[in-house]
Amino acid sequence: MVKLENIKKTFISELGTKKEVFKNLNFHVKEGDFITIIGSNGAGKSTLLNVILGNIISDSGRVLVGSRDVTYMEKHKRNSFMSKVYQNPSLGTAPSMTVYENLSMADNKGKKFGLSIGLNKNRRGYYIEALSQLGLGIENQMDTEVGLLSGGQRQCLALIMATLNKPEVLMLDEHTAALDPKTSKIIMNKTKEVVEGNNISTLMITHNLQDAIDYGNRMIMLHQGEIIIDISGKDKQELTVESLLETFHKKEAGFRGEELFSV
Ligand SMILES: Nc1ncnc2c1ncn2[C@@H]1O[C@H](COP(=O)(O)OP(=O)(O)OP(=O)(O)O)[C@@H](O)[C@H]1O
Repeated sequence: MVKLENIKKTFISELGTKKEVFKNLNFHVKEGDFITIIGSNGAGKSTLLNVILGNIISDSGRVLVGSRDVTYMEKHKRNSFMSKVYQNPSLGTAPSMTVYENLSMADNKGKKFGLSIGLNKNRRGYYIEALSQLGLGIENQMDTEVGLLSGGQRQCLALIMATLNKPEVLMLDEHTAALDPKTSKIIMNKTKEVVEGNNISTLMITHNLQDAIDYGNRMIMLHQGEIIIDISGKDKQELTVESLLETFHKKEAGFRGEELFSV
């Protein structure tokens, strides 16, 4: 479904300093995989997602999604089959537009007529139904500007918008990190329901090891641009935070994993 082949990426700062993030990364996401991604700061997690999304072009290597070679595909074309939800609730939604307008815009993504809010009057009931399942009261604020919603409500909306048209690939970059534990749980449960219910191939970055274990069918750990743990199925289900850290210690002797993660 998604294949990264021999990806190399080095960033060069304005001062000329080089940072090699990927030497030769190979990674295969199967259709319907829900993969949680963990790793210390600077391991390359966001860069991995951005290479797939086309926000960052690799120096060499190929990115395939289904039968398409998307390595140099324009972003707007990729956007018709890929979606992302960011950590910051202000990204991914338009603050000066209403909830209804935002949902209409997301619904029309990739369609030729672009932003045509009026065309989605028949979908208003569907949006209200989708929002009411969250139990956050957003369905009663359909005509409220999104900038006036709480961070949690906004993040829920961003998730609904990102999955409204059932993308082939969904990217979640610490999308619950800025939320309180209760709202985070609501969003995680909704994420699981939408992703598994629609068989959407999903990559979710998290610093919460328990979430990384609890959600998804597969988990990878990135370290200095390399996948050092790739675990799925029963082996993943049997993981505990302690056993995960222990495995990490074995892989990276002398590396004090506990200090790098919040649980
Ligand atoms: N545009 C850029 N220019 C220069 N260096 C960059 C750029 N983007 C990322 N880097 C560097 O590449 C490395 C990997 O960054 P990346 O954001 O992918 O890490 P990460 O695993 O997502 O980290 P975090 O958990 O802190 O978000 C870091 O050292 C980062 O400073």
